[in-house]
Amino acid sequence: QTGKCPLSPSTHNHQNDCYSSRPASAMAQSIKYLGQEEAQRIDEELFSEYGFSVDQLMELAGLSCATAVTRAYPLSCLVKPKPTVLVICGPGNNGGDGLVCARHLKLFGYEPSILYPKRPNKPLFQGLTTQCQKMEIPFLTEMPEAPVIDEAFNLVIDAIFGFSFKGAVREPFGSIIDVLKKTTVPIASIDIPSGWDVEQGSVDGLQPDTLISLTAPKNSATLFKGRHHFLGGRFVPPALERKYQLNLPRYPETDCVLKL
Ligand SMILES: NC(=O)C1=CN([C@@H]2O[C@H](COP(=O)(O)OP(=O)(O)OC[C@H]3O[C@@H](n4cnc5c(N)ncnc54)[C@H](OP(=O)(O)O)[C@@H]3O)[C@@H](O)[C@H]2O)[C@@H](O)CC1
Ligand SMILES: [K+]
Repeated sequence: QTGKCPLSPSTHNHQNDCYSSRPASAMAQSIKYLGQEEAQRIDEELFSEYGFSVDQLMELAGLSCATAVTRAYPLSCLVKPKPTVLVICGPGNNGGDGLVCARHLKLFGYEPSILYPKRPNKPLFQGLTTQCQKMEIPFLTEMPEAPVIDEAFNLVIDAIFGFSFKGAVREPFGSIIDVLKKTTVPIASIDIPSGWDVEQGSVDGLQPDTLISLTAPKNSATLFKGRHHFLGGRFVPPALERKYQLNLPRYPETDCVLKL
């Protein structure tokens, strides 16, 4: 990349990172971490009581994720000749967030490629897929091996599973996550590191560099050891925030993400 990286090399310790951290407000310390059922209840209430559609919230969630990626891995700091990003999408709404994220990343100047091995037969996901195809984002037909990923991509977006994940990982996602564990490029996980129990995490699971918690972090986020934890999904109505005592930190100005 030709642009100037905002931080000098001596001030950061990772080849692909130059995020200048912005302290979150003091309120962030008391932000609530959610259990699986509570996360699902809030999600459900946003649709049933507050009248949102999935498409609306997914668009905002995916935009938050793409924005967080630009903060943690700015174009000017990428080490590969092309600003390539591998986006791996799962079969539920977390995968939908990944498709939206990929589309926005393309608009932001990145070169995403998508792996989307299990596609739900629903108009929402078909539309999101068409949008990405029309934006000339390539869809890979199979998961590359770890050395190929390390060679070809600057980072991986993990949009495989979110807060509805349960039990042991079923194929083809078990093999995909195993490959991801062997890669050395940074991984940015959307909402939850895929394969982690939503509440308990996973001792031998993925160790992403970035976690983008949507609405509010889930309990397993307390075990996140990467460098960047963002909050995104700035769509929670104040009454809902009060009801669930989320204690969300204030987003700066018009930002759609906040570094926790
Ligand atoms: N309010 C918010 O914050 C908003 C949240 N949003 C996003 O939605 C996400 C939650 O989405 P979600 O409920 O669709 O579920 P998600 O986690 O993507 O996965 C379900 C899929 O995974 C599958 N599956 C499950 N376990 C499995 C296993 N062991 N091994 C293999 N497969 C397994 C399961 O398959 P099934 O068991 O049903 O056959 C199903 O197909 C949330 O994290 C956030 O990213 C935004 O889009 C909008 C606003
Ligand atoms: K994920």
